[in-house]
Amino acid sequence: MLKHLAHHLRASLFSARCSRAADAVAKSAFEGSVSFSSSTAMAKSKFEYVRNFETDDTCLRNCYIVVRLDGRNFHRFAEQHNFVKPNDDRALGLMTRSARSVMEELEDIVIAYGQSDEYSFVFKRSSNWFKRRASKLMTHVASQFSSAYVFYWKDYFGEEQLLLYPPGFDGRVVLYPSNRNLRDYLSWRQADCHINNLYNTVFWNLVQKGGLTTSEAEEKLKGTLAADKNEILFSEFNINYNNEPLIYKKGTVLIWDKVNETTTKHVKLPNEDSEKEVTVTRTRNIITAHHCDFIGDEFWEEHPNILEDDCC
Ligand SMILES: Nc1nc2c(ncn2[C@@H]2O[C@H](COP(=O)(O)OP(=O)(O)OP(=O)(O)O)[C@@H](O)[C@H]2O)c(=O)[nH]1
Ligand SMILES: [Mg+2]
Ligand SMILES: [Mg+2]
Repeated sequence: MLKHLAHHLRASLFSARCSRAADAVAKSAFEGSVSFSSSTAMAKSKFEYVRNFETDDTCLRNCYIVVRLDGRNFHRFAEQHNFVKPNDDRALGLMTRSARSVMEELEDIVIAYGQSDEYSFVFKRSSNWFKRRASKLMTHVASQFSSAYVFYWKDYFGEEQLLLYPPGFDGRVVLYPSNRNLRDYLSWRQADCHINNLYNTVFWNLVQKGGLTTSEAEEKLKGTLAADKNEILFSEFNINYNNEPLIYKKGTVLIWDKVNETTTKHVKLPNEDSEKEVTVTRTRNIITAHHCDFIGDEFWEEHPNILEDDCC
């Protein structure tokens, strides 16, 4: 007992000495700053100079800022969480729910596009959000998306499929200076969705229905063109690829749409006892999901407000 008390006393004395020493260091650091600061920078500490080590990552003006996220090692994540092959509606739904959360919480995203384990977010070219600092934009998108993915997991996977470990998403920022470049970027991602989906659809039909091993299916598909894959699907499995769900073939586009909302209100008029019913129409911005082609012009002609003029 006595030994324990002595130990405790020694520890308290030691911590008191340490905290006095820390105070002294802080005091001298602050005083040090006073000796070389100008009168306007009196409050700055001598450590302030470390700010100068930060690099400028401001995104070039007039460019669209694209942040693309991609799931980290989702091949494994999909296996461990029993995703349906090749397309799991729950997983696709959860990705899009998380992307909606990003658009709702962050400013200036005009369009988002998602497929598989990735989502691209396009900030309007005139955006000045976070002074266009790439790291701020990218990390806000990535962290909002990741936390939403975990937060909404149960809404899509229910209680029976538990989230076994925290998923992560990498992010990158790419700038596109013209509408053509931005459209080509999005077309590239949509073409990627189509190519992968056609391959995966044939591959998993060969394995699950055709009884091939994964390496046999891989071998069979080596060097085949899109027409060959369509033919295998049709002749061997009676599947017309054209009739496959659009969400798998085209991915998901999120955009802002204006909708008119009409509500009925009861108002009491001055100098009158009775209430009157009035209809109030308000315009609201909502996020809508589309599973359509946007490689052609039609989508862009139908939604002329997404892109801003090139001449700026
Ligand atoms: N079964 C199934 N798997 C999916 C689905 N969506 C995505 N995946 C898996 O996620 C992978 C995504 O591919 P990548 O992003 O290229 O690869 P990754 O394994 O995530 O690796 P890194 O991105 O490099 O970390 C696919 O290859 C699939 O294995 C789905 O709906 N169903
Ligand atoms: Mg990935
Ligand atoms: Mg991917």
